[in-house]
Order: sequence, then C-alpha cells, then structure tokens
Amino acid sequence: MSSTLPENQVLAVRDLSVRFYTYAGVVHAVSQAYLDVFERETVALVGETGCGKSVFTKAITGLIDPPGRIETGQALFRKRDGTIVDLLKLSPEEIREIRGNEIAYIFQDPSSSLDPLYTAGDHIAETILEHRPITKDEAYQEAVQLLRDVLIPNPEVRVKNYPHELSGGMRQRVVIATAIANKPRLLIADEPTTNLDVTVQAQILDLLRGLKEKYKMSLLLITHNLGVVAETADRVYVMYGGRIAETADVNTIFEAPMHPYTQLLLRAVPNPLKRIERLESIPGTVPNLIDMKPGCPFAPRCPFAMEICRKEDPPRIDLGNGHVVHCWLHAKR
Ligand SMILES: Nc1ncnc2c1ncn2[C@@H]1O[C@H](COP(=O)(O)OP(=O)(O)OP(=O)(O)O)[C@@H](O)[C@H]1O
Ligand code: NI
Repeated sequence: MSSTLPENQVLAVRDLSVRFYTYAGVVHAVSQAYLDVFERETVALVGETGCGKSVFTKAITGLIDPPGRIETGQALFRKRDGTIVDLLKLSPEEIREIRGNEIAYIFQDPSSSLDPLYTAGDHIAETILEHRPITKDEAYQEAVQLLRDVLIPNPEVRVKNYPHELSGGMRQRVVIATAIANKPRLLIADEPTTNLDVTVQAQILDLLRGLKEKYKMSLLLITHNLGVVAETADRVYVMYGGRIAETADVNTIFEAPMHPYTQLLLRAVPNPLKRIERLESIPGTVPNLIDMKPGCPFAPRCPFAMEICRKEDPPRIDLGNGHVVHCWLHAKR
C-alpha cells in the first residue's frame, strides 16, 4: 500500500499481525487485521472476549510490550498538520508524542488509569503539559473547563478531588476529560462503560457522542455490546480469533450479515436496542489462539463449516459498498 490516504481518512491499518511469545506457545493475538477510520465517524470493533480487540488497538498506539511483537503491518495516520505517518514505524519518542495528543486512548479499566495520589486536575494538567507549552496555571484552568465539558457539576471544586472522592461514573468522566485534553483527531475507547451501572453507561455513551461532535473527532469504540453498536456506530468491524470476520456499515451488519459468526451474534441478541447483553451466548468456546493452524478460526463452532474451512484461511470476499466478509461460504466455486 502506498503511504497516502484519501483526504477524509484519519487511519488505515493493513495486514496487522501481533504475536505473544509465551512459555505455553505462540499466541496469535491478531492476524492480518485491517481497519479504516474516516474523519468524524464512529467505528465499532466488536467480538467476544479474547478475540484480539485490545491488542489490535494497543498495537497501533505503540503499547505492545514483550513478549508481544508486531510481526507485520502498516498503520497510516493523518496528523493535524496533514502529514501521514506509519504509526508502526515510529520511534518510542515519536509515538509518545502522538499518544495522548493526536490519538487518545481510554483504557478498558478506567480505575487503573487514575493514580490515587493525583487529583482530577493533576491528571488533566499533566497530559496537557506533556504536549503543549503553556503554564501550569493555564493547564489547570483548561482542566476546569474540560471537567465542565464532560458535564461534571462544580468543576472548580471537583478539579481538586482525588479519585476516591469521585463515583465510578465521575471517574470515567475524568478519564474522558484527560483523553480529550489535547483535542485528539482520533479517540479510541476500549469498553468505556464496563463496570458502570446501566444508567451511567448510557450517560457516558451520550457524553462520548456529544464530545465527538463538539471536538470533530473520530471515535473507535471497542465493545461487546451490540446495543451500543446499534446506537453509536457508523461502521462495524467484527473480529473473531484475532481476525476480521466481517465489516460493513452498521445497517448492513444488522440487516444483512453474511458471516455465520455475525449472524449468530445477532441471533443471540434478537433486538440489540432492547436487550443489552454480552456476546457470550453462542455455543462452543472462544478459540485458543496458541499455535493456530491454517483454516477459519470459527470453523469449529460454525454450523455451516465445510472441509476447506478447516484447512485453508478464508478468502476475502468484497460484496461492494464497503461490505467485506472473510468466509468460504461466499467464495465463487
Ligand atoms: N501480554 C500478553 N501475553 C500473552 N498473551 C496475551 C497478552 N495480552 C493479550 N494476550 C492474548 O491475546 C489475545 C487477545 O487479547 P485481547 O486482550 O486483545 O482480547 P479482547 O478482544 O480485547 O478481549 P476482552 O473483550 O476480554 O477485552 C488473547 O488470547 C490474550 O490472552
Ligand atoms: Ni479487550
């Protein structure tokens, strides 16, 4: 692939493979994965636990540590100044300059991203001062404004609060305020509502949607929750066993899914807007990604699996309008 991007594209990941070299064997966490994010869109990455969602997004933000290794891939990113960089080729200093700045990351476990010894304001100001040459006073003033943006009441008071003085929902709002402190072009949110109660979940999602518009960001949302996908996403990538199984716009995914895994996911949650459930209701177990053999990772659970599915990696079938499925069932024979 060349190192240019269409003007409205923020991110293009191609052929990303990440492995972990463990004593138990080689974990094929992500294999030949890809993803596009265009300006101001919300992209959802969905799939069962352990399918590689977090490793995928950590890889493109330089957060894979040994024994993990990026084996192949390219992740082109358009910076604010218009230049295009391959995130996978940057030095640790260069990627640190982008992370928390042009690309912000909300981690799966929000409580662990706040240090109990620092106030809400400290967290936000630190992120600002890491990337921008302004004074400490100015950074704390911005922190108050950011807390207001994430709809925390009495931000002048809250800015001085320590994490233990805040509720779970408030803590997540502080995490979000920190993430948007430098006006990122791309916000990656990894299960941003896990461990929050249902009403707070809805508020946090509303907040993210509002901030995305206000700050003109793109949002890459990792989730198990199809209700969240239906309400929030423009386009969807379904992952299974470290691979992309299917991608399409959100309506196509819900109305005309082509991959048997996507179809089963939707059957497990008949009305995604009404019944918000996790995706664990499909028979069989999630694949073991250790020492994977060729063939479709879903074949052992697939009701339609054919002989070839167990032997050869599925082909990429382009159905048009951005709908792509990786499945032997749809190959021309
Ligand atoms: N540091 C590590 N060492 C070894 N294996 C790892 C490491 N980190 C992740 N893995 C493995 O990589 C695979 C993908 O993990 P990942 O965390 O990306 O899944 P996920 O889709 O984000 O799951 P969840 O929905 O539970 O967050 C899993 O098999 C996991 O065990
Ligand atoms: Ni994860």
